[in-house]
Amino acid sequence: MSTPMLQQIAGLKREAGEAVLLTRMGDFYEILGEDAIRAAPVLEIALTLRGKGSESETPMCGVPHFALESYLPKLLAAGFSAAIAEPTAKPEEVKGLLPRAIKRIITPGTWLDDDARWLCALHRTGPAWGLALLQLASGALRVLPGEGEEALRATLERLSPQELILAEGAEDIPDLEAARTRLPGWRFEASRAKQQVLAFFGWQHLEGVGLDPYPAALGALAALLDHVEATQKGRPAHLQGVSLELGASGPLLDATSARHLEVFANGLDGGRAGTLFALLDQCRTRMGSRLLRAWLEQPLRDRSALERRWSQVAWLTEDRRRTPIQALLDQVPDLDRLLGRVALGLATPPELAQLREGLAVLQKLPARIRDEGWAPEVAELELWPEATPLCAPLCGELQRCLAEAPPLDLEKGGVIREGVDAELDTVRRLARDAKQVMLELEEEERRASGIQSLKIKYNRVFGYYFEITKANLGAVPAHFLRKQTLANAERFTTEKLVAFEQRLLSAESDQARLEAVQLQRLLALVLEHRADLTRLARAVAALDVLAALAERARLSGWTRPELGEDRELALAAGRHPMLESRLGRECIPNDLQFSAAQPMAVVTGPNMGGKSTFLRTAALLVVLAQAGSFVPAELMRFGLVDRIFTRIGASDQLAKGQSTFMVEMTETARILNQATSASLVILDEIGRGTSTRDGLALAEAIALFLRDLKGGAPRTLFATHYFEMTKLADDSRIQNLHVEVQEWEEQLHFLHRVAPGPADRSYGIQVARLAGLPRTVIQKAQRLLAQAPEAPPRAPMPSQPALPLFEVEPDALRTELEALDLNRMTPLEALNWIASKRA
Ligand SMILES: Nc1ncnc2c1ncn2[C@@H]1O[C@H](COP(=O)(O)OP(=O)(O)OP(=O)(O)O)[C@@H](O)[C@H]1O
Repeated sequence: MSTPMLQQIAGLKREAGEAVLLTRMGDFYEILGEDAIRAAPVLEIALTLRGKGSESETPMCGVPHFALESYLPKLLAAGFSAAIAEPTAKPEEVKGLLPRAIKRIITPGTWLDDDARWLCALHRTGPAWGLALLQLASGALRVLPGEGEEALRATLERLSPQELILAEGAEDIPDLEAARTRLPGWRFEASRAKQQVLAFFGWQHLEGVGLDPYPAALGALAALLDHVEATQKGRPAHLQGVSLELGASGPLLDATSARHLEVFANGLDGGRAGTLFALLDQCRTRMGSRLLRAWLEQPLRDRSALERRWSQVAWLTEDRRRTPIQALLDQVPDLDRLLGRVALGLATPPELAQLREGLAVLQKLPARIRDEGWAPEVAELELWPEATPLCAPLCGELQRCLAEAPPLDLEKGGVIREGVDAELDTVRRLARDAKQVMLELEEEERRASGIQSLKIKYNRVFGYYFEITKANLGAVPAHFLRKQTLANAERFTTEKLVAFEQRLLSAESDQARLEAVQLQRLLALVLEHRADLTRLARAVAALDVLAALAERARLSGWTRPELGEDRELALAAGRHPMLESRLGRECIPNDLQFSAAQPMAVVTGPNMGGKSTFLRTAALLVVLAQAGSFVPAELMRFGLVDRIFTRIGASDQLAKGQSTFMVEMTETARILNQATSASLVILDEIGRGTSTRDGLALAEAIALFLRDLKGGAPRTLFATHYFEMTKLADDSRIQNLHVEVQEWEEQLHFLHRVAPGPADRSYGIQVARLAGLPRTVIQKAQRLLAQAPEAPPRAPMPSQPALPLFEVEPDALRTELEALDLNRMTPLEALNWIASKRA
C-alpha cells in the first residue's frame, strides 16, 4: 500500500526520469526506492528501509541537507544526474503532507562548482556539424560550426566537455569521456531551432549572431537551450548572447600539441603543476584565470591587436603602475559566477554582499589607472576602455539596502538594513519589543508564583508555553491554563502569553516576508544590470590577465616580441619557459634563425643533448607571443603563425589500443594534411617506431613533403637520430643544427647548446652507460660497433640506404654463439648469456 508521501515521491520521480531524485525531508535529502539502491554505493552511505516492516516498506538512503554539495560530485562522477525536490510551502502554512516540486536537475554539464565545466550539444547535417557549448556558472555560450569527422573529434577532444547532448539515434563520438544525454531528434530540427533560440533570448532575428549559414550549429544550440530550460526549470537570465567561433579564429594548438607542450596539463600526472598556464597564471581573479586560458587557446592573428596587447603588457611591467591595480583586483570576486547564481535563483544574501564589495572596489579602478598617467597614449591602450560601465547605481543601492554582513538564511531576518522600508522597520520594532515583553512576562510570573525554574519555552507544535516540573505543580497560579501533560512536567499558557505570542509570530513572519520582498527587488536589480555587469567582468578579466603577463615578464626578465616577415622565426637566447623552475637553475639559452628562404632545420645530436627541449622552446615561445605575452628570449622576431603542429614522443593514445608507431603515423598524417606555409611544425624523432630502413625512408619523405608544400615550406624543426637526414641540408631551404656535447675522460658532458651544422656522431652507447646499463653490455656494444661498417655522418640518401646497425648483428652473434663451450656452462649461465644478448 502506498502512503501519500510515497505517492508524492512517485509523481516527482516520473518528472525526474533517469535522474536520481533527492527529496528534502526536514534536515535531510532522502533518496527512495530504486534510486536509493543505485545511489547508496556511489555515495558510500548506508542503505536502510523507510517504514520498515509495514506494507509500504521502501529502500532509502539520505544525506544531510548542508552536505548536499559535497555528495553531488560523487553522483555526477558516476554518470548520474540528480533531481533536487524541495518543499514549496512552509510547515506552518499547510496541514499534513508538505507539497514538493523539483527545483532543478543537476547533470554533469550543469553542475556549478567547477569553473571548467562545459555542457555541449552536437548536431550533424551531412558532413557539416555544429557544437554548442555552455559554461552555466559564468554564462559563457559558444557555438562552433565545422566540417568533417576528424575536425569534430579534435575539437571535442580539445574542449573536453563534461556532458554531451546528442539526438536519439545520432552517431556517438567513441572514446570521448563525457556523460551522454539523448534528446529527441525534433529538438535539433532547424526551423524549430530558430524559434527556440529567438524565444530564449527574446530576439527578433538571428542575423546579429551570424548563425544562418550553420543549420547544424543552430540545431545544437536549440537542443542545448532546451536542456538548460529543462534542468534549470526556466531560462537563466545571465545567458545573454552567443559567440560564434569560426575555424579561422580557431585554436593555435590542437589538443595533442597542447598536451605535448604541457600548456595546460603536465606530462607527469595531467595536473597543473609545471605547466605554461601555471607559470603565467598570476591572475588575481577567477575571471582573469579563465580568460588567460582562452587567450592561450585562441591566440591573436591580427597584427595590430597583437601589438596593442604587447603595449598594454609593457605599460604594466612597471611595478608602480601594476601593483596598486593588482591590489584592487585581489579584492574582486568572480562577477560572472555571482551573476550566474543570481540568474539561476541560487544566490544567497552573503553572495549579494560579495557582489556589492566587488563593485565598490571596482569604482576605484579607473582612477587608479589614471593616477599612473592616463595620458592620451594610455587611453589609446584601452587598458580600461572609457565606456566600461561601473554599475555605480547598482552598487549604491546594494550598499544602501543590504545589511553589512547578511545571514545566509532569510528566515532569521537581518538581511535588509534599517531605514530601507518603513513598514519593515515598524514590524521589526514590534518583534523586538514583543520579545522584551515576553521576557518581562516570564519574570513577572516567576515572581508571582515563586517557582524559580519557571521559563517560557517554544516548540513548533505548541508554540509558546510555561513549563512547570511535577515538583512545582502545587504552586501553579490559578490563571494558568493547562496545555499539555508530560511524564515529568506540565505545560501551561496564559491569556497574556497567547496575546503576545500572536503578536510576536505575526511580526516575525511579516518581517521575513518584507525582507524577502526587498531581497527579490535587489536580485531583480542585479539582473537588470546583467549586460553591464558582463561587460564590466570582461574588462576586469582582461586587465587582470594583462597584469599577470606583465608580472611574469617582470619577474623572469622576459622581453617584448617583434613582428617580422612572413615565415620568419628568429630567436636570440631563447629559453624554455618552464625548464628553469623545474631544474632549479638557469637553462642554456639558444638561437634560431628561420626565414622564408630557409624555414626548416634538421636537429641532430646525442640523446639527452637537449633536442626536444630546443624544439619545444620554439613552439612555446610562439604560443606565448601570440597570446600577447612577453617571451623568455633576448630577441624574438617572427611572422604570425596560423597553427602549431607537434609530433613528440609517446602518447597516451596507447591506452586506447593503438601501437606507438600507429599513433605516430596518425598524428603525422594529420599534420601533413593540415599544415600550411604559415604553420610551425615540430617533429621529434619521426619514424623511430619501426625498422631503421622504413623509419628513415618515411622521415625523409615527410621532410620533403613539407619542404615542397604549396605556398612555401612551413617553419619546421625536425629532430632525428638518423644522420642520413643531415644530407637534406644540401637544399638551401634546410639548415643543419646540432646539440653540442663534450667528451672528457670517457664521460659525456651535455652542453645543451645548439650550434650550426650536423652532429659528428651518435654517442648512444655513452648515454646508455650513463643510464646504468651493465658494463658487459656496454663493452659488447662497443665491440659490435667497431666491427660494423662505420655509420657515416653523411651517408648516402635513402634511395641507397646505409645498412642499419643491427642488421649486421646476427652474424656477430652467430660467431659468438659458435665460440661458446656449452659443455662447460650450467643451464643458468646459458640463460644469463641469452638474457645479456637480448639487452
Ligand atoms: N637548454 C637547456 N638548458 C639546460 N638544461 C637543458 C637544456 N636542454 C635540455 N636540458 C636538460 O637535458 C635533458 C634532456 O633534454 P632533451 O629531452 O631535450 O634531450 P633530447 O636530445 O631530446 O634527448 P632524446 O634524444 O633522448 O629525446 C632535459 O630534461 C633537461 O634537463
